[in-house]
Amino acid sequence: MSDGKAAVYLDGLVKRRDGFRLGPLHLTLDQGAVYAVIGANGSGKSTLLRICKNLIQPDSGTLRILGLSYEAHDLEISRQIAYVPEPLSGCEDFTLKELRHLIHRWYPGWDDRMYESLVRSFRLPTEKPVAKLSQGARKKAALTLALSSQARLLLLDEPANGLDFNSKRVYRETLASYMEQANRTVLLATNVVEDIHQLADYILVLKNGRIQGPIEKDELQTSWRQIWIRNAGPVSWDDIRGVFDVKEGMMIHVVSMDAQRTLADLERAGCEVIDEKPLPLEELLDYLTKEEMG
Ligand SMILES: Nc1ncnc2c1ncn2[C@@H]1O[C@H](COP(=O)(O)OP(=O)(O)OP(=O)(O)O)[C@@H](O)[C@H]1O
Repeated sequence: MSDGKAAVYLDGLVKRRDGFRLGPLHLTLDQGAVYAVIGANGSGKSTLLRICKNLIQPDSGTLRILGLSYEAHDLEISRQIAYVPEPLSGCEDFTLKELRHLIHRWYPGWDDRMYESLVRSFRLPTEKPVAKLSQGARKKAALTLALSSQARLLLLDEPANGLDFNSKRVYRETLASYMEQANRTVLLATNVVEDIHQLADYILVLKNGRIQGPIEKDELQTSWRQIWIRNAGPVSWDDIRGVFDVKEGMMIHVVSMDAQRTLADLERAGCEVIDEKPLPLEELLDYLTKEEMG
């Protein structure tokens, strides 16, 4: 597998934490897209982001960020990455103004206009120590610093958590405009449907320590459909391709991961299709993070 200049490249990466094993992961994230990492609590989303930021080291495998390895290019990578985890822990004694002063020289593309604009839009106090800010304000301060850095790779861990409605809108609009510039990449760990709906180009599913994807979000919404059928006799579900879930009642409700194939097979099996529709994104994401049938 070649990494070229992938934003993130993982090959055979494994990390064990107590009883949990993440990997082996094989993953190439091209530059220029937003990747949403979804998965149940404890599925390893934060662990994956922390590995990408070199805060924890994998037990084995290869990791490259923008074509570079941490072993040889630690500083260079750090100037290209911004990471928003738990908001500003370790920075409690500093004000936002002081943090800006410490950070802005670090990033070659630092954008002061964006910093000023976000401080205004988020109504952030710049002269109060972080310790005295509310949780939401800390999150907004961390996002302000990350987005103003104009880093080429943003690692955002549950960025919308704790933000009020207005701040969520500001953060999503700013992230969308950040993505308008060439070769920007975002790896976004989230379980917020609206974030995925508005921001994600691709979805990565973490399940049982393994990763599925990247799956194009639009393609996913086309291929996954719910179908209602009436049938003349018993259906052998093993012969129907793409079926993810079946609920039998007055009508049979089928959730398909591959609607085209499922519909063709249902027709061949003599089933009458009453209706078919896309799945609401929230339901689709719920199915994606669940175990499959059989
Ligand atoms: N510091 C740690 N030491 C040991 N194990 C850890 C540590 N942090 C997390 N883990 C374990 O690693 C696994 C993955 O946790 P992680 O926080 O990456 O999941 P997550 O998908 O981000 O979860 P959530 O949605 O709840 O934030 C879990 O089994 C967790 O208990």
